[in-house]
Amino acid sequence: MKDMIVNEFKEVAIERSDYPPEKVKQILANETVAVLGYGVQGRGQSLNMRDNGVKVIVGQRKGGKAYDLCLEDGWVPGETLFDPEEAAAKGTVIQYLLSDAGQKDMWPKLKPLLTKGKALYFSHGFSIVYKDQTNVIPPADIDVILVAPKGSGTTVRRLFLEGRGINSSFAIHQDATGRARERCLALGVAIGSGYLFETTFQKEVFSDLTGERGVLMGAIYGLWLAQYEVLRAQGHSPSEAFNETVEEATQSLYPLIGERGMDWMYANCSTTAQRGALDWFKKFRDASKPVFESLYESVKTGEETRRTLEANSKPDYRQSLEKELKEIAESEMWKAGAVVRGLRPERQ
Ligand SMILES: NC(=O)c1ccc[n+]([C@@H]2O[C@H](COP(=O)([O-])OP(=O)(O)OC[C@H]3O[C@@H](n4cnc5c(N)ncnc54)[C@H](O)[C@@H]3O)[C@@H](O)[C@H]2O)c1
Ligand SMILES: CC(C)(O)[C@@H](O)C(=O)O
Ligand SMILES: [Mg+2]
Ligand SMILES: [Mg+2]
Repeated sequence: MKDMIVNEFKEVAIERSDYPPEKVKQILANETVAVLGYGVQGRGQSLNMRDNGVKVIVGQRKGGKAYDLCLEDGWVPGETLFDPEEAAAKGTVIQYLLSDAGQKDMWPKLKPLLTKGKALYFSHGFSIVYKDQTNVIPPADIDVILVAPKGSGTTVRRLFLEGRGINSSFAIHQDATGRARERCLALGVAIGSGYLFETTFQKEVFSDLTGERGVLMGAIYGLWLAQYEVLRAQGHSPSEAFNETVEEATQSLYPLIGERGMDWMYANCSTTAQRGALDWFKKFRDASKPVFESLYESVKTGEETRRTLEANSKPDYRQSLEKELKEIAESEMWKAGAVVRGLRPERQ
């Protein structure tokens, strides 16, 4: 455990060293962890737990790419791979890692399988917090816990394989057994977290939905696109516009921020760049702050949830998402990206 003190704000981080392998094994000794859903998170978390010696089974519908991937990854039908309901019946910990819309859909079938003393585990506060829209209200005699990796499931797996760890938040919504906290933290370490910080289901989902719609995904692409379009309109070539917008960010400057912070990245650029960036960041902050405020409001009122559930419950939701992603891939900016990435010496 380590104190995290920022100004007067004190938090405590749970570290991997607080839950060494023997302790994790002992806490989870009598558990069968059923991971429902083999999407990006289900895959990363289940493989890491299996490698950590936890008794894991996977619940994934037959047919489709996710099921094929289960087979490729060595999950054995009838032994470690089952239909979601069968897995839920066998598990003592149910990791509910279907898509958020899928969780609402399956809930009436899952609820009767959540018998006394089991633990229901989420990686998102979504289903519980927006219960008015999802109807996910667990029985009172089970534990309800959350471990939410702060990154893609692909990274959860990659960092684990490199001996590193993702940072995750954790929360206890319901402690029926008196063991909810130790179950939660042992699972948090077993799925590959490097450290865990405590939150609530509501704080997790409000910050998560804001972050991904905002700076992590939506805002960054909007900002990049705006600059790319201005550079192109002013006669710069696609590769110049792409390099000055994306390639330099991801390949040179963002790793420096990750290493030692924004000031360190600035300090490694010219004084000309520093002067200009220090003058302009405030203009960008002031222009975008109202957009972030309206985004947070849309999360808080449940509008983002309404939109997600409506869109992602349609039978053809995946095809629609794939179509929109394809439009991005085929836009000039990302065609330029493919060409530029192909020129990296290590890719030749
Ligand atoms: N993707 C990430 O890296 C990430 C990161 C942090 C948290 N999360 C959270 O983890 C959970 C899982 O996310 P994901 O991105 O891995 O999920 P996903 O969207 O990839 O879907 C996971 C699985 O759900 C199944 N599924 C979808 N609808 C279903 C239905 N109606 N019935 C049965 N199965 C259904 C799919 O077959 C798929 O295997 C979500 O709560 C998400 O918010 C995801
Ligand atoms: C990986 C993210 C964006 O952090 C996650 O929140 C998700 O929903 O996929
Ligand atoms: Mg999210
Ligand atoms: Mg997230």
